Amino acid sequence: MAVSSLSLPFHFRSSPKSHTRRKFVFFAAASSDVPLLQVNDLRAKIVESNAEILRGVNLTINRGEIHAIMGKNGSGKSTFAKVLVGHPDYEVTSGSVVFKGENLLEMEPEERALEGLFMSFQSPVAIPGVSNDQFLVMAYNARRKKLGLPELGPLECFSYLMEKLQLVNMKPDFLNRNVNEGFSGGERKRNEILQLAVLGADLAILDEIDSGLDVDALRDVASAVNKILTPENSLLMITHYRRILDLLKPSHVHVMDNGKIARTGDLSMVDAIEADGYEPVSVLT
Ligand SMILES: Nc1ncnc2c1ncn2[C@@H]1O[C@H](COP(=O)(O)OP(=O)(O)OP(=O)(O)O)[C@@H](O)[C@H]1O
Repeated sequence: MAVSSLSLPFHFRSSPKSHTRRKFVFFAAASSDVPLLQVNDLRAKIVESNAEILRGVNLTINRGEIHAIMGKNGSGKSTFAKVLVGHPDYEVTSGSVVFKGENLLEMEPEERALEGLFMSFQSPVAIPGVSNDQFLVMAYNARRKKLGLPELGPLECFSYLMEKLQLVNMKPDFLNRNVNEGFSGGERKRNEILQLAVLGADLAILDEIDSGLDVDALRDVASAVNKILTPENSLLMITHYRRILDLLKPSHVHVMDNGKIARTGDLSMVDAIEADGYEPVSVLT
C-alpha cells in the first residue's frame, strides 16, 4: 500500500483543490531566530455552511516552546488546530500561516505532515485492515525519505518501534492490531503519542490528549511527551484541565474566545481561570 493512500497520521486526504506554488520562502527558516510557526490574522470558515469560526487568530511559536490553548467549549480551539493541518472541512478566508519559513496554507495535508507538523485528534479514528506496525513503518519511512535519510529495513524498524513502545509504556501486541481498531479511548490516546514518538515532529499539536485518560495513563503520556521534546521542537496543546499543564509546564497559556486568542499569559493565569471561569480573562487585550 502506498503511503499516500494511508495519508500519514492525519486520517484524511488532500483537498481536491489544485496545488498552487508557495508564494514565499524564507531561506533563513532553519535559523532559531525565525519563529517555527507564525500565524497572522487567520480567518477560516466551515466549507459546508460558510459559518466563520476563526476570526483573526494571531500566534507565534518559537522552537523549544510549549504553548497551551484553553477556552470555552465551541470557542474554536479544535478548528484552529485542524485548519493548521489542512482539514478539508474548513477554508481559510484570510490571514497567513508560516511554518519553518514556508507558507503552510499552500501545502497539502500530507506535505504538512512530512514537513514535521503532527496532530493528535480529540477522537482518533480507526483504520480497518491496516496494522499499527505497517502504518507506523510506512509513515516513518516516508518522513525519513523527506529528510533525506535512507529507509529503515524490517529489522531496524522493529527495534526502533520497540524502543518507542517502551517510551509510551504500550504492550508490543498493539503493533499487530489494526490502527485504533477496538482500542479503548485511553489506548487510542496512547497510540497517538506512539505515532508522535515514532515520526518525530517540529511542531506537535495535541488536541485534548488528556481527556479520558486515567491518572497513570496521563502520567505515561506526559512523561513520553517530555522525552520527545527538545530545544528544537515545540508543542501546542489544547486542554481544559490543569493536571496536564502541571506535568508539561507550558511557557505560554492562551485563552481562545469566539475564534480569537483573547489573552496570553503563563501558568499562573490557569489559577484565575479555575477560580473565576473564562469570563474575566476572555477580554481582548
Ligand atoms: N465541521 C464542522 N461542522 C459544523 N460545525 C462545526 C464544524 N467544526 C466546528 N464547528 C463548530 O465550530 C465551533 C467551534 O468548534 P471547535 O470544535 O473548534 O470548538 P472547541 O473550542 O474545540 O470546543 P471544545 O472545547 O468543546 O472541544 C462550534 O460551534 C462547532 O460546532
